[in-house]
Amino acid sequence: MSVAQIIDGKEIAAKVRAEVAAEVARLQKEHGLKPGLAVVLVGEDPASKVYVANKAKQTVEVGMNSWEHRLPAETPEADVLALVEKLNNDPSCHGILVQLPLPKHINAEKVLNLISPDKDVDGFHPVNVGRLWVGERALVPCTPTGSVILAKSVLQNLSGLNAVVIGRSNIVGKPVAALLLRENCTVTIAHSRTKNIEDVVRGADLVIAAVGIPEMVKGSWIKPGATIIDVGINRVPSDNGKTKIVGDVAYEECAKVAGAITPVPGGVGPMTIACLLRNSAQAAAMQAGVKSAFG
Ligand SMILES: Nc1nc2c(c(=O)[nH]1)N[C@@H](CN(C=O)c1ccc(C(=O)N[C@@H](CCC(=O)O)C(=O)O)cc1)CN2
Repeated sequence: MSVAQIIDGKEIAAKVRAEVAAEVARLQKEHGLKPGLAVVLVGEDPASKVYVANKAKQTVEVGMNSWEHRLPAETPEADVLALVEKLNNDPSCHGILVQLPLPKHINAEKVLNLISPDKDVDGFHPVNVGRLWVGERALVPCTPTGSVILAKSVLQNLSGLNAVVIGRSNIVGKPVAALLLRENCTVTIAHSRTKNIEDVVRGADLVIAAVGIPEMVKGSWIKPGATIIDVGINRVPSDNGKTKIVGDVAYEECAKVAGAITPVPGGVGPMTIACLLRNSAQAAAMQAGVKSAFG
């Protein structure tokens, strides 16, 4: 019985952060430019609070300016929009991230679409979505970028591979499909209406699972030797009465068939913040009109 190589997202994220730190030092030395990232959190979602705190800490660690805007859950939509507008007009702030999910009374699309495309370090603005699909220089969503970096860490060249993306969200499924197409993969997007999804996945050399259903992808769906990137972060009850985090992939059984697999936690998750820092350095360089190490 073969056992898959485990793709260590923590280790690879640390390498990306080191590259960002080097790029930030270069921008400062050669152009007197210090990139800055503002993160906006509305409400008290416990997981979001941890993610935002980690973002701020890691932003400072790579040498960038960091601003945290924590607003109460009942903040009116107009106040959030006014804050985004203020950050759009602040030249020292090169990246703006509004943490999701937002409270229900706030229209997330309206808020995200107000962020200046050049400061949209999440890559969610329709202008960046369009730029990605037509192959122009864009700010690209962080989790998809991180997923492709992890796939390339074991496969090097993705050209010609059959890639199956499970999930069609705007945040992961669609952008990761665009990135894989750019890498010359043959890309299939499978979703809740896909017929015989097991057979579709069985044809994949590379599986990206981003569906949000705990352990949906089974070992019998996997082509022997395939690479699996598990984007899911699902909290489920554990035996000790608490909760634990599992991915969209049934890890133990898939690891017996796959060639390489990301764990959850410790796979794609850490790459999300590392790629956010990368995008922030890229945004600063783009706004200053100077060369960027990251596209
Ligand atoms: N504006 C955005 N909001 C959200 C995004 C995003 O990319 N932009 N993604 C997620 C949350 N997120 C970052 O914001 C994020 C999620 C998970 C991790 C991570 O490192 N996960 C760990 C496990 C953490 C845990 O124990 O809870 C792992 O997988 O190892 C980092 C960032 C939704 N909102």
